[in-house]
Amino acid sequence: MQGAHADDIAATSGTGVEPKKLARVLRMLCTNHIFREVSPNIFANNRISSALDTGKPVAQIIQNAEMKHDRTNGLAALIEHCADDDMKASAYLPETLLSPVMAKSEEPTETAFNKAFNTNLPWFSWYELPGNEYIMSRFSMGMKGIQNISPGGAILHGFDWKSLPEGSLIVDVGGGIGTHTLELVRSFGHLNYIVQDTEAVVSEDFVQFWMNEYPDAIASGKVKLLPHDFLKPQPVKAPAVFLLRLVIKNWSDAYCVKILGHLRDAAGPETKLVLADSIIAHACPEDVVAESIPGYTPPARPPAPLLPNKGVAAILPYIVDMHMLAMLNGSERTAPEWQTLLKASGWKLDHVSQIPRFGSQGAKLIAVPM
Ligand SMILES: C[S@@+](CC[C@H](N)C(=O)[O-])C[C@H]1O[C@@H](n2cnc3c(N)ncnc32)[C@H](O)[C@@H]1O
Repeated sequence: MQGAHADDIAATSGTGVEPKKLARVLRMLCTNHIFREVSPNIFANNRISSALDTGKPVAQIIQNAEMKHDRTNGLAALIEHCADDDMKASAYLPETLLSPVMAKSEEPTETAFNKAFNTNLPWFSWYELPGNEYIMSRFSMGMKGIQNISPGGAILHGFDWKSLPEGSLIVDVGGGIGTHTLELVRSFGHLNYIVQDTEAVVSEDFVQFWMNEYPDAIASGKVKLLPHDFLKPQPVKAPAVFLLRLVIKNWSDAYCVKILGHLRDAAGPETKLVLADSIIAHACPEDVVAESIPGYTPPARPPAPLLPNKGVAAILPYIVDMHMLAMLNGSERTAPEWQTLLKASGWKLDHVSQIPRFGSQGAKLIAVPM
């Protein structure tokens, strides 16, 4: 690979970046094996830097910057989102954690994000402000990027969907546009589904997604789309399953008790609560916990001096935990923390299912009404 001189990269980028400063940034990245400096001030892509590539010609991106991540695999969007919104917010964590006003807050409006972006709005509402269209669509594409780098099919395993009787109702609470319900309905067509999310999400795009992917599911009534704010009482009563995937981690304990409490109020005696979410381990041995939660197995302990939770080899949920803290006052949770939270919401943690090949994305917590 020939590479290009920093002067030329700067000139064609259309950004106005000063070439010598750009070369220094690229050199720092090269020093981390992201790009290669093939000869002085001449830089080339390598396998790692290629993840930053949208696959679009530079001229196209300059001409239509708003659409930079449209129809990509979402990986560049994810990296850009993390390096931008996330890192800016994270820089304000010390001031937030030590602030007399915010230190003990559980509100999604009193976070490092709120300090960094000088707003009183929760993170997702702030995205909806005029002028934030690019970063909002970048975030959505970034979520697609996460899906693309995660092993597929995790939602199908860890709960016995197959054995539910014909016509049983699954409610995907905070289900986004329903990508995981789509996976479920394709594999378990004997069940009925409702996908719930906010009015903003359950929009025309949402309907279009289903019309593109599986029009019969909507036409036959097998899948219904229902706007619903899960901080309000749940309108669907006594379904077979309330499913929440990657929802609870967005919220502080006080809000989770409210969300899960509404589901408990709407549950029937046979309703199961299925939480598809991460379970983080302590950085020390956890033998006592393992005995008290059916199905929970702490990570297989690697030999010392490696850490019992596998350290950086299993770092992703710990990074997400910091992200949740900075952006939303949300939290990843350990197995005992899950147990306590469910109990406080009127649910009993029945068992945990972990499937190692899906990593931190593969855990499910199955709870029943107390
Ligand atoms: C991290 S996403 C998870 C989406 C989906 N379950 C998945 O796994 O792809 C959290 C979802 O919660 C939804 N949400 C946030 N606040 C909500 C509320 N008050 N009522 C209903 N949905 C809400 C968001 O719109 C978003 O789709």
